[in-house]
Amino acid sequence: MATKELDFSKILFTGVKRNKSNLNQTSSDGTHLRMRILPEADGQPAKKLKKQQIEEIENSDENAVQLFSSSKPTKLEPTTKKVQKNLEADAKKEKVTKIRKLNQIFTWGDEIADPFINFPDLKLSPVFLHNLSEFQIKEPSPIQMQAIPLMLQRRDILAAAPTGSGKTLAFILPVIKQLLDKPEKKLSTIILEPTRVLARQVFVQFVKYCQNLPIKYAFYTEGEFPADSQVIITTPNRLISAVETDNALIKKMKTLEWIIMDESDKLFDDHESTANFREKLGKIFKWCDGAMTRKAFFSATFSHEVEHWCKEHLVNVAMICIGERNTSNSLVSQQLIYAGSESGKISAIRDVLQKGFDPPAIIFVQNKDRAGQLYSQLRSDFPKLPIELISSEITDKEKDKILDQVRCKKCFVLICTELIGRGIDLPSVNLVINFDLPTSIVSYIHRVGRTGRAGHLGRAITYFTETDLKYIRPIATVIHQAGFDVPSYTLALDKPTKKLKKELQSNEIERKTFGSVKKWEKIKRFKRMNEEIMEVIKVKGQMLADDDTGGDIVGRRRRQKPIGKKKLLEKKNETKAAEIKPVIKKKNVPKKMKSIKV
Ligand SMILES: Nc1ncnc2c1ncn2[C@@H]1O[C@H](COP(=O)(O)OP(=O)(O)OP(=O)(O)O)[C@@H](O)[C@H]1O
Repeated sequence: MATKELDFSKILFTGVKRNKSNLNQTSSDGTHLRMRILPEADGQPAKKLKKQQIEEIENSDENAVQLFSSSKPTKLEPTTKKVQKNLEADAKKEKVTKIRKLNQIFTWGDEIADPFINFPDLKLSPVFLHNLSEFQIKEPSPIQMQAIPLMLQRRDILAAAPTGSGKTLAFILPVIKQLLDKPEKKLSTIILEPTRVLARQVFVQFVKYCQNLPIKYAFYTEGEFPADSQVIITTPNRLISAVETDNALIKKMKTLEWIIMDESDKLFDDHESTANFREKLGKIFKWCDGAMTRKAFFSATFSHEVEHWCKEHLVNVAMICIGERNTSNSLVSQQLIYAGSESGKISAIRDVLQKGFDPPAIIFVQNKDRAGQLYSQLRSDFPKLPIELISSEITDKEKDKILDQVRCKKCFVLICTELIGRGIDLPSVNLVINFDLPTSIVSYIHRVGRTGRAGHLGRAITYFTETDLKYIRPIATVIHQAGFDVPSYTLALDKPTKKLKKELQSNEIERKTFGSVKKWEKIKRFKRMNEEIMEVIKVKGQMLADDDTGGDIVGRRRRQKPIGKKKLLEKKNETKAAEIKPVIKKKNVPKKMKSIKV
């Protein structure tokens, strides 16, 4: 038992190192990480159970989630019943093991519930089932097969599954089911997302799946806290400020059924941009310490930080890992290309766009200034191409509008920063381009995971220059481990030292600008007038809220420089609080700027 547990925890927390044999096995058919696979589908039919055996299994535990779809019980003689029961228990165990193996479901913990196979097995209400099928949710993905029964067991859970594999529904469904089965008027669940954009996205999922269901849910950003809702989706920052303004809310937090952390490793992140974030989480957990409150953590990537925290603080935690931990989505074909210099990257991107691509595509850059520069550059290179830009300085309303345009393929190219590197579900995206090298493996996995979602195929191109050589090896290794070719020398380069990695997290890689700064400044002025851009005003010692930036912190170095007495005085006069405010010049504001000529 001890060895078994050791193996599982190794898989969960250190991942399975790929060797030549298992590399081929996974890369040639990545679909098994996404779609449910049953033994029959593997070409090896499961040992057929006798009808009676099946019936016995089905009736062995009325309340448990059933592994097999319904059939009626038959009465058996007591002695035969015992023998049958053992037989069936063995058969069931064998089947569960096989299903887990085929779907790469690794679990760890005591008394892990069996995975389920069909949504009707969960005894969902017909309306709920109908809502699911209306949005093409016909069969569960592996993470849903295992996480849902565990959450229905009402226990703390730590779940890791690849990007785009349906983690959101894995935690939404049990919450909805439990509220339908046992309607409660009180606040029952809080879902925390690292950014406002993601919180809105999860809220939209509730809108979809809760049609005609008596569930009260809310997306909270500011204003009055919707404490009469059963489910609230928000960010840690917003929750804290709500509770700190109204201490009476603490009482409501004590009786929560669930506190769910999506993208949980991001919430535990301790980068400069998220300083004090864990402290804030600590605060939230202190409020949510009711005996009935269960905690769930979901993410595509997990750090040891999260693991340690969970082991220390969670009760009887069940852990799940789908596939290999911290690996990139093998449904996405991945390329690593040496572009030489910044101008080399521009030429390469022009080439990709000129040769034709299947839109929409997402291009990631390292900060908002570079996003702006690339935006103005590509707009002048391809004036007819619908190109948009999302960074922390774009207003919330505009961000939502642009994301919707990408979803319905009205926007062909989206240039963005780390702000939407995680969690954003844009199923139509076919191509991800890392114009600037991601600063970590985790960032790479999430960025690339914006394509190849829900079982679809995708493509990702990552460019690097001479400047990136000292950081490239970990990214090259991840791509190689996913089964794709990389320039062989990238795997032989020195690994970046811990110090270098840390430096990379707190300081951006210094890169040359690419000659269109002025154009971008001009566009920005128009966008500001059009209320599409807000200005980030930073007052000494205060950081932007991470839920607004998603780590898209710009010009850290620049901000650390003293800004001079005169300028400081000007800034102080401009604002009293360090807030993100839309800067709209009231004078001479044209009604709406429809197009911008550059
Ligand atoms: N069982 C299912 N069948 C078909 N599609 C599904 C199923 N479950 C989820 N999806 C769809 O898959 C897409 C990705 O789901 P989701 O956003 O939950 O992924 P995720 O695992 O949270 O990814 P990320 O790690 O990037 O946040 C969504 O468009 C969702 O509607």
